[in-house]
Amino acid sequence: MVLETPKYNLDKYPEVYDPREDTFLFLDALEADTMFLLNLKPKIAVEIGSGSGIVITGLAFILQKSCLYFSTDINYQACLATKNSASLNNVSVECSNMDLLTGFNHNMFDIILFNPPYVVTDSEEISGNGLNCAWAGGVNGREIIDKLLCNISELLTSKGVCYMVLLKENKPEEVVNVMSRFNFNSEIVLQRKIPGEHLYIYKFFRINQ
Ligand SMILES: C[S@@+](CC[C@H](N)C(=O)[O-])C[C@H]1O[C@@H](n2cnc3c(N)ncnc32)[C@H](O)[C@@H]1O
Repeated sequence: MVLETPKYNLDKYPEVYDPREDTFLFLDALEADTMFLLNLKPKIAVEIGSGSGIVITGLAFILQKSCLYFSTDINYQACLATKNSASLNNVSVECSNMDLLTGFNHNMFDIILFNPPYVVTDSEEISGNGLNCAWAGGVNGREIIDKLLCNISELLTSKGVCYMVLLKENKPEEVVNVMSRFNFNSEIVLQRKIPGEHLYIYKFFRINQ
């Protein structure tokens, strides 16, 4: 299927991450993986750090009403922007203002999407809950990513998969190793070089699935 870019409007949400190459690569990866996503028959999907909300909305374009859609963001304005995008595109997304997925039950999600703050920065730059949270990733750009990795297995259902944006500087091969310790296989769904960044969309799925 051809995945249309969902409508969005951030005029009222100046502190929210404006979709850019990483966001559009993520949408392209979901489009490329449409058959896999449909065959998975997911019941509950979530996007962590939904920002404008166009990625979870794009997933809803693919899976339609067969699935429930949640999102979280540490930035309250992003939660409002996500609700607004969902409404502009006539889809339903429940958005919660929280850190990662800390408020959710175990083994709940068939799909987790995450375009994390991945830029290599000093650890001190990860502070507050405004626009800097959208990009500041601390050491190796991995501080927020690493907080999630050890919980992915507990959050996903037995058939669950996680899609994640990673940058070359994030040392994706180390992330792949960590996930293999939790019995996950990894696949690069798409990658793209843009000026100054080599971006990947990784998919993590359980080895026995
Ligand atoms: C790179 S932006 C991606 C935004 C959007 N998903 C996209 O693809 O355009 C990262 C998003 O993660 C959010 N974020 C950062 N740290 C977070 C955390 N600990 N928990 C939840 N959301 C977080 C930011 O506020 C921001 O909206």
